Amino acid sequence: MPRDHASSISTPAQDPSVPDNAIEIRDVTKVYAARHGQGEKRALDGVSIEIPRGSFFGLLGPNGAGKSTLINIMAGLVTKTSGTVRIWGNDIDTAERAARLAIGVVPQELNLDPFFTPRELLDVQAGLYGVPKSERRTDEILHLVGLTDKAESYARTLSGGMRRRLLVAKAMVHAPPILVLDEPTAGVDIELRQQLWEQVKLLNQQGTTILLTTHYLEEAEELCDRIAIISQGQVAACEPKKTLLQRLDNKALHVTVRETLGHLPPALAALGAEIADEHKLIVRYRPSETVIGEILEAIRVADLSILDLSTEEADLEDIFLQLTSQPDAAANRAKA
Ligand SMILES: Nc1ncnc2c1ncn2[C@@H]1O[C@H](COP(=O)(O)OP(=O)(O)OP(=O)(O)O)[C@@H](O)[C@H]1O
Repeated sequence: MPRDHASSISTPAQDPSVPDNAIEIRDVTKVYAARHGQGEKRALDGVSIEIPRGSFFGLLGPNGAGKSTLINIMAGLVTKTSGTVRIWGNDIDTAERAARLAIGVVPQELNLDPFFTPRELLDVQAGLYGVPKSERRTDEILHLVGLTDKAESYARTLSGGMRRRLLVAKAMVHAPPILVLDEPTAGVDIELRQQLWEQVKLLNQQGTTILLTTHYLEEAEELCDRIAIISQGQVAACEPKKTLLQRLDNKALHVTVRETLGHLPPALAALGAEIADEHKLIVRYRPSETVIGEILEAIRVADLSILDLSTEEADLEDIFLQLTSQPDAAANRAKA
């Protein structure tokens, strides 16, 4: 099986058995049994997500939204209550082994045996997945994650960032076509985060489908081409990042003027402008309804001279807050 996956990574388009969707999640529900005096918990409630092959997919949501539950179901670590999950075309209920071989999970915790070297750790992992010695790509993987120099050092001597990269390497030994990264950069400093992302981007460019959960929205915005936002166990949005960013039809025009702004000229008030300080106006507008020329014309009519001008667009954080801060996630789903 790992052999098939390795070849499919390099030439997916030529293999008719390669699915269009790397992962298909249909109507998945997870209800945790009651424990410690607490009632049962519906962690996932009818979740359906398709992750196209080759995508760099972001799974976002506030704490407790159900992200880890979903990832653990895919990885075979948590049993779903209902619904279906197919990993690389393999149903996790009826083709469990094939499904597991198709996915590599980089866990949140830095759980590495401190007295093993990276090379030993990768060998043990390859053994667990039954990868024959002749097919092991230990050196190639160590190189890919930038740990060739540290191949023989004990894991306990590695920095936090190197350990993270070693976990990525561990998840790759059986050459899975799908790599899942669960909060991989939590607590990792910016420079090391960048290094890790360079490696993961490269893997994606080479054909590996990446599923990432992260709390860093700017990371998801920079890296992911598709994004799902889950909130209270339901999908609040699932679409290409571009579409998601366009969803907020909001822009703000910041204008600095030479004159001192005592009151708001009527033409600008009609456009919803606000005075930010005595020389600055902010006009929030919907690009689908108002063209920027109308605002500039209103400024001209008001006899104001523009010294500086900038626009601000909605980013993922705005959308995320909008979709997850409302109490009823179903209302958001209806909008999606
Ligand atoms: N074993 C369990 N038993 C009962 N409830 C659980 C269990 N595991 C998770 N939950 C609950 O299910 C909900 C979803 O948890 P989950 O860990 O999947 O969320 P998450 O989105 O991954 O959050 P975080 O970002 O904090 O990791 C939470 O309310 C959590 O308390």
